Order: sequence, then C-alpha cells, then structure tokens
Amino acid sequence: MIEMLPNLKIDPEQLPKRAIVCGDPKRAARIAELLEESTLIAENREYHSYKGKWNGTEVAVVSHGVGSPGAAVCFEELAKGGVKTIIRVGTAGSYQKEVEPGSLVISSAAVRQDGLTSQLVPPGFPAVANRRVVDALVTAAEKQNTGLHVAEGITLTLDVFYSGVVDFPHKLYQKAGVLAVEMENTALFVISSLRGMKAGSILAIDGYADADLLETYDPHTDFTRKAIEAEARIALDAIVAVE
Ligand SMILES: O=P(O)(O)O[C@H]1O[C@H](CO)[C@@H](O)[C@H]1O
Ligand SMILES: O=c1cc[nH]c(=O)[nH]1
Repeated sequence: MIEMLPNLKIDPEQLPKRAIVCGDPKRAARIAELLEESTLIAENREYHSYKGKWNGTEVAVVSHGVGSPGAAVCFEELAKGGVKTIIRVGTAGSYQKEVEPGSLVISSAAVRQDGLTSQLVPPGFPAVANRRVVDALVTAAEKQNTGLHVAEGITLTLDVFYSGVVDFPHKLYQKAGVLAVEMENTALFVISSLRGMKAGSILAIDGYADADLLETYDPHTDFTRKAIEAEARIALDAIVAVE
C-alpha cells in the first residue's frame, strides 16, 4: 500500500494510470474542464491535480510548475503513484523560422541543457520520448486536422528563461535543426526512462526564442491560446490510444 504522495498530496488510489502534465495550474484546470466527470483531487504548491474521463478512459491532469527541478518532483511522484503513460502539454519558443508562432511541435527527443538530469544520469544518457507515444501524438494530430502546422523533432531544454551575461549558443542548436526550446522535457524523458513510464510532449509555439528572431515574449496571445486548446485535445486522444 503506497502512502499519500508527499508533494502532490495525491492519494495513489485516486490516481489514473495516464497523466497529462503542464506547467501552468490554470492550464491544468482548463484541460480538466474538457474531461467528463472532472474533479479536483489535490492542490499543493504549484501542483494542481484533476482526474476525469476522456472517451471513457480515466486520465489525470497535473500541473508541474516552471523548470526541471520542481517538475521532476511531480514526475517522480506520478511514477511512484503508478502512472504508466505521461504526456506534457507545454509551450515553447521556436528556433526555426518555419516553426511559426501558433504552430505545434511534437518532441521526439530533447537536448539536455538543464542541470537536473546531470544529477540523475551520466552525460551521454539520452532524453528521448517513447516511440509509441510520439506515434500516437502524430496520429491524433493528423486525425484532428486542426489546420495548425505540426512539426516533429528534437527540442532543447534549458534552465534559464531570461539570460544573464553568459552567451548561450542558440545559433549552434538552430543550425543543428533543433525545433524549439522549453524548460522541462529532459526531466520528463529521463525520469520516465528510469522509472518505466512512457512519455511524450507536445508544445504550443508562443514566439521565437532565438536571439536574432526574438520578439517581445507574450504567452497570452489568441494564437497561443488556440494552439494550447488544440494540443490538449491531441494529447488526450493520444494518451487514451497508447496501451
Ligand atoms: O507552458 P509551460 O508548460 O509552463 O512550458 C514553458 O513555459 C514556461 C516558461 O514560460 C516553462 O515552464 C516552459 O517550459
Ligand atoms: O521556455 C520557453 C517557453 C515558452 N517560450 C519560450 O520562449 N521559452
């Protein structure tokens, strides 16, 4: 018998085997509203947790806050509570001109430019999404035919959002074809590999993140809201499709 998860404050008996995760607690509430029989099951710190049903299958929706260390606590406790499939419904900044604001990115793997995972695994350990989850996200996106551009490929995870005096080599990763940058995918992919969860991530592009393409950061635009709504429905379809 597993006890109450200490940071999420969820009773594992209440936790479905499938979880949608996202940074923003308010986004978790909005995603939960899409579910049938939606209920709030716990609220502690940045971790707000709901459960309900999507097409008759139980799904949890849990917010993990900003940044890998806090998110890692969430992912570890979800694994401990018995979650087997986990999909992040996030936002990201684009590195590539053709990955325009308002489009979606399905992450197949993430470059480990965070500090958290290097305290978990050696440097060469890959941060990779589960192939079945990636396929399920691609299939769900095609079926929903939202009209939004959907790209699949490598993303990058950073700890910093606002830069300091150190020059981050954005250009290098842009040249290497990295699609977008965000702050939690590496923690999700590495922890899921270690704990036997199948993980994936879909990201709504809210602007350009590369220094040369940088526009004023505003995650509250209509195009981002629309992309988040679309990715939430895609992720829900995908998570119930994965065995
Ligand atoms: O919108 P979420 O899911 O929080 O994701 C992105 O947005 C936050 C930064 O604004 C970071 O958490 C980053 O990964
Ligand atoms: O980490 C993030 C998230 C959204 N947009 C960005 O530019 N960076």
